[in-house]
Amino acid sequence: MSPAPTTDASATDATATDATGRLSLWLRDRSEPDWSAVVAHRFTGELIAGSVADDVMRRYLIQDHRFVDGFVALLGAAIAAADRFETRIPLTRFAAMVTSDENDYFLRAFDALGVTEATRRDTPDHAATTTFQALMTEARLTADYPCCLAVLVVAEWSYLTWAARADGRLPDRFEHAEWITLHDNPFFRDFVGWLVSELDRVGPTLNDDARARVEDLFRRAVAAERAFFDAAYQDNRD
Ligand SMILES: Cc1ncc(C[n+]2csc(CCO)c2C)c(N)n1
Repeated sequence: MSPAPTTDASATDATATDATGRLSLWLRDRSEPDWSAVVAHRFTGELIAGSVADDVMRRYLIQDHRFVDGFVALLGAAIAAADRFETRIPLTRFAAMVTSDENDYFLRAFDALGVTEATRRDTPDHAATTTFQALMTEARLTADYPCCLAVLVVAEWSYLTWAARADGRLPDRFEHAEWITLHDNPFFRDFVGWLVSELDRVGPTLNDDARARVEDLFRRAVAAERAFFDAAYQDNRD
C-alpha cells in the first residue's frame, strides 16, 4: 500500500482524487487553487527573472526572517512527536541546516539591500506573518506528528516547487539567486522528497477525524503561503 519514497518531489505531476492513495497528492489537490497560485506567484516569477523590486525584496525578507524561528520550533515539535528514531534523524539534520546556511543568507542579503537592524526591529509584523506564526504555533502545540508534518510539508514542498521552476537559470544578484538555490539543491530536494513521503507513510494510519485535522492545517498553510507572498507587494500593514 505505501508507495516508495519519492526523491524528487518537485517532479510529481500526478493528482490524487481520494485520500486512500498518497495523502500528499490528495492534500495538494484539495488546496487548489491556492497551491498553484503559490508556486506560480508573481514574486517567485520575478525572483527567477531577477526583476524583484528592492523594496519588495526587503519587505519579504524582513518578514520571512521572522518566520524561521517558529519554523524551527515546529521542526522541534515534529522531532519530538515522530514515531521512530529513523524519522528524527533527517529532521534533526535539516534543523541544523536551517539554523546555519539559511540564517547566513538573510544577514548578507539584509546588508546588500541596506536593511539595518533598526529597520528590522521597527518594522511591525505584517498580518500575513502573524497568521503564519499562529498556524505554526497551532501545529506545534498539537504535538501530533501528522499535524506538524502537514505545515512543514507545505512550507518545504511549495518552496521546492517554485524554485525548481528556475530550472538551472539563475539571476545575477545573489539576493535573488541564493534564495532560489537554497530551495532547490540536492540536499533540499532529497529532504523534501523524504518529508512528503513521510506524509504518505502516516496517511493510511489516520482515521477520518485525524485526516480532517491534517487537511485543515495543510489547506490553511497553503492559503497562508499565498497571503505571505502577496504581502510583499503591500505597503500597508493590514
Ligand atoms: C513563508 C515561508 N514559507 C516557507 C518557507 C520555506 N522555508 C522556511 S524554512 C525553510 C528551510 C530552509 O530553507 C524553508 C524551505 C519560507 N522561507 N517562508
